[in-house]
Amino acid sequence: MLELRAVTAGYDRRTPVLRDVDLTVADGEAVGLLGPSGCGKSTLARVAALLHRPDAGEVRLAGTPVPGFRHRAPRALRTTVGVVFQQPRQAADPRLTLRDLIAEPLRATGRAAEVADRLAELAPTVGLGGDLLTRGPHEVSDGQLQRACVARALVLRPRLLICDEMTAMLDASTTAALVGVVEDYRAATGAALLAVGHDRVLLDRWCDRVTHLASGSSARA
Ligand SMILES: Nc1ncnc2c1ncn2[C@@H]1O[C@H](COP(=O)(O)OP(=O)(O)OP(=O)(O)O)[C@@H](O)[C@H]1O
Repeated sequence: MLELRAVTAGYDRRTPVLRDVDLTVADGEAVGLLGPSGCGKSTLARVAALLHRPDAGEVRLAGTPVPGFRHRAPRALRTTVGVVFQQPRQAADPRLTLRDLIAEPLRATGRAAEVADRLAELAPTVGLGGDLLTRGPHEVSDGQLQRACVARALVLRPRLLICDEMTAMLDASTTAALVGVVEDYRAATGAALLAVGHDRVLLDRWCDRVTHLASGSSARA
């Protein structure tokens, strides 16, 4: 489903964060990614989500070599991946209601006709009831906003879900609820998962295997 081969990436070509990293996530597989703070886990997640262009190496998604990143990534590949970040407030456009935040990927891909049905399905799945969908990000808690971000990541039914420390800011009950949402989605669709985190116990429970990204060095996973 996802293959990174000899990927070098960072923010300054002279001192890359990732050097010559290989990572494979098979179809339907759940892979956990652990590593010390600052070693580049989020950078790797952003490369895998086609949001950060590596300086060298190859990324293949669903068997296709990725020809470009960010706005240069082909739509068909972009819609294959759903991503949830650690900080929902940084990820969410503060001008949108939660409803529009979740629906935006459908509208952006010409599928606005599906918005009502998908929202009716996803809102209860992630536990967003009452008037929460009509509120803006500043009118809900971090946990409620992260629930909306998970619904947004699932709205296009991705074949690969990337969760970058999705539960780091959440309490135990919201963590359990959102991990359950992802597990149910994978059970129903066979989607693959790349879960980045610090919590070995959670990743061991959640994933088929857990791999380490070493600080400042190459990784093979
Ligand atoms: N936008 C950016 N511009 C410049 N440097 C960055 C940027 N984002 C991250 N970095 C740097 O790249 C390195 C790796 O950061 P990254 O967030 O990928 O690590 P991480 O393993 O996910 O860390 P953590 O576990 O603390 O979230 C760090 O030294 C960080 O300071």
